[in-house]
Amino acid sequence: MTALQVALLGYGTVGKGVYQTIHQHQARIRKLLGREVKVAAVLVKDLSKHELPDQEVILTDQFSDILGIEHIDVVIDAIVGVEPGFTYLQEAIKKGCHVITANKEMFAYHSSTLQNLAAEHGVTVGFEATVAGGIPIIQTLKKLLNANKVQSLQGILNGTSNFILTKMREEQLSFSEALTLAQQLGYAEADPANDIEGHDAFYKAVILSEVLFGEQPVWEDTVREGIAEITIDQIDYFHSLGLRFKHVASLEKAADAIKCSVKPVLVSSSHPLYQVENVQNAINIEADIVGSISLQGPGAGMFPTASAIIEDLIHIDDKEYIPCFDEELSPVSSATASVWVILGKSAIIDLPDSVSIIRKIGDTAWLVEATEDSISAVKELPCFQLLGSVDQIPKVEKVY
Ligand SMILES: NC(=O)C1=CN([C@@H]2O[C@H](COP(=O)(O)OP(=O)(O)OC[C@H]3O[C@@H](n4cnc5c(N)ncnc54)[C@H](OP(=O)(O)O)[C@@H]3O)[C@@H](O)[C@H]2O)C=CC1
Ligand SMILES: N[C@@H](CC=O)C(=O)O
Repeated sequence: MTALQVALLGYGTVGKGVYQTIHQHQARIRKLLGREVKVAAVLVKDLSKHELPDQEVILTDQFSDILGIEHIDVVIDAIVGVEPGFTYLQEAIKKGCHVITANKEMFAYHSSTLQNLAAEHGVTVGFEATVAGGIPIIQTLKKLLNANKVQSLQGILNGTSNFILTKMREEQLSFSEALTLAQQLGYAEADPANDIEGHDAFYKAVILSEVLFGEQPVWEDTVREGIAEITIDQIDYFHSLGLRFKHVASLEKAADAIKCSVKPVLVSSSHPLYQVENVQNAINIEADIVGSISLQGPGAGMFPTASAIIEDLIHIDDKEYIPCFDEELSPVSSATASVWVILGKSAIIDLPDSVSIIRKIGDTAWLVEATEDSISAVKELPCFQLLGSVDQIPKVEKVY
């Protein structure tokens, strides 16, 4: 049988990981696919930076050279930004190529267009690598949780921000030192503002929302807060109370809309996200038949991302179940109160009636109960949602 011909767009952290994985694991891949996989061409932006290990592979900075190759089965997108990736993948699909992408920003904007176009042309779109690096969350949701309806999801979806928060707490690195290290390790986006301001985690949540609910949250209604404002003093203070900062993305099917947020929260040791450290990502799913499931693994980097792409390659022709999004889910009530930690300097903090104080947990920290709407009225004090049980947090005063 002839080899499966692949064109690779991008030869950075992810592109190199895919290239090397295809070469290093050729025997295993051939066994699974029943044919060899050959990288026929690689597209880059700046030719002068690159040299490929195999001279027969075309290295080009022109996408027209890729389209000009007589037979390409699969185009793998590991470049940056919405364009030109979106245009390139549409061209590839129209030519009859399957496509696989790691480019979550592009896919968050254009997933339906690409998937509809692919269906018209009888090819498929793989996007496992767009969410949570090496964790096989997309294929799990699409192929292994079909009878279940997922009601909500909570996860650490950005490896860089989790890495930074861990290094600041464990090694007392400054924010910028930790970010530089994440960049050196190939975790961060070309523009790291995407990671630290929560855009990257938001794009991933959008992609998950389409898989889970068949639609996206309204982008403008999403709460998106980054981690750049968190100080090492806050990290240390909450650490002394047994709490860790995590940058958490949440999705919920509410009565009238999909609720989506990406924000720093405080997590106590009883919560599954507490021990998710460094570049690890984790996703907790609440589904109606199975209950609660957690998946954890490396959320960024060369080989975890290549792993997701290669798994898509192996499964490129798999049957897909038609999801039944129209079925009623019991909606999560938007009025549910949750627990928050407020940093307040004075002995007694002045809060609106809709926010009830549970107790003081440190010399400047208070535990309160409030809905998202009520807490947003407490503008002048730093406040963070708390995930997990409050039982382990030391009691410094009687119930207020
Ligand atoms: N790094 C990671 O851990 C993960 C990254 N991703 C996603 O994968 C994609 C690639 O990320 P990563 O490998 O880290 O990025 P890099 O910056 O390391 O590499 C990007 C590559 O794309 C090429 N490129 C960029 N723009 C163009 C263009 N307009 N035309 C042709 N080639 C272009 C660059 O070429 P040149 O080298 O010549 O500049 C480079 O080879 C991104 O969309 C990212 O969001 C997804 C999951 C994890
Ligand atoms: N920059 C991203 C890379 C993977 O998606 C991250 O840090 O998670």
